[in-house]
Amino acid sequence: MVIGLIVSGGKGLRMGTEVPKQFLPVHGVPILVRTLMAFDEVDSLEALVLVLGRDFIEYFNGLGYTPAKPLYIVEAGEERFSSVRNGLEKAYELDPESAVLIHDGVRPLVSKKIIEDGIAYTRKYGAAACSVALKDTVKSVGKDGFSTGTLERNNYRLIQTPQCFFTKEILSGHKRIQEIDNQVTDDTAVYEAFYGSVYLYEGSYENLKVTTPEDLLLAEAILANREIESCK
Ligand SMILES: Nc1ccn([C@@H]2O[C@H](COP(=O)(O)OP(=O)(O)OP(=O)(O)O)[C@@H](O)[C@H]2O)c(=O)n1
Ligand SMILES: C[C@](O)(CO)[C@H](O)COP(=O)(O)O
Repeated sequence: MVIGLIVSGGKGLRMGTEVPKQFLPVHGVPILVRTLMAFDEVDSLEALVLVLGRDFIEYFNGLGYTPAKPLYIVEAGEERFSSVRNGLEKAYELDPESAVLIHDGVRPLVSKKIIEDGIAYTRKYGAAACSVALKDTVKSVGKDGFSTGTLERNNYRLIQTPQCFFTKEILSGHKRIQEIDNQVTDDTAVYEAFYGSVYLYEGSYENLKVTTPEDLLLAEAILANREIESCK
């Protein structure tokens, strides 16, 4: 079984809106609904696990969106890390042999190809995450704000989601990593700590994470452009 795990239990503090950003409309449809619709379109995914803050489960149900695939709602934790862990427990309960695609609920522009590639590369390499090349120069910086050097940017990638694994491995990693490191910002770091490298395949600059207000403007523009292109 292949399961999509959508984490959407954050508070959206950097966006600063009253309603958490995952529920804001982008081009007329709530961000989280767009994300779920993208996953619902992928035939080889058999179930969706959605992680939501306890206070927003009813709110989500009130949106009136029901995917065609079975959807299991799980309560969020305080941090993204614990929300993922709660979702992984559910995925393992559904099928201990499953593969899981962990995705931010606030990356609504993810394409079908990116999701399908994640599944294919996980089957081939055991773990995969989509990524993009850096466009700007990258510098290290000291506490005083002065630069301390320039990094070779071709040696780096920006990591997006989905990040894809076999559920039992990444769940076991999650259980063990808290003992050694609670600074992890994503699940590839959990995998690397115990199992080795993750295959980094091509994502897309359009697969942006809606984090701050200008990301919303960009997402609006991309969707408006997609609409124009589809009418041509
Ligand atoms: N306790 C948390 C925190 C985050 N997330 C999810 O993880 C994804 C990426 O997190 P981020 O963009 O940091 O979202 P927020 O935590 O909501 O934002 P902020 O840090 O600005 O408060 C989002 O889909 C968010 O809903 C989650 O499921 N549970
Ligand atoms: C998982 C992630 O989206 C990969 O780029 C990112 O690390 C999430 O970071 P955040 O600080 O929780 O938004």
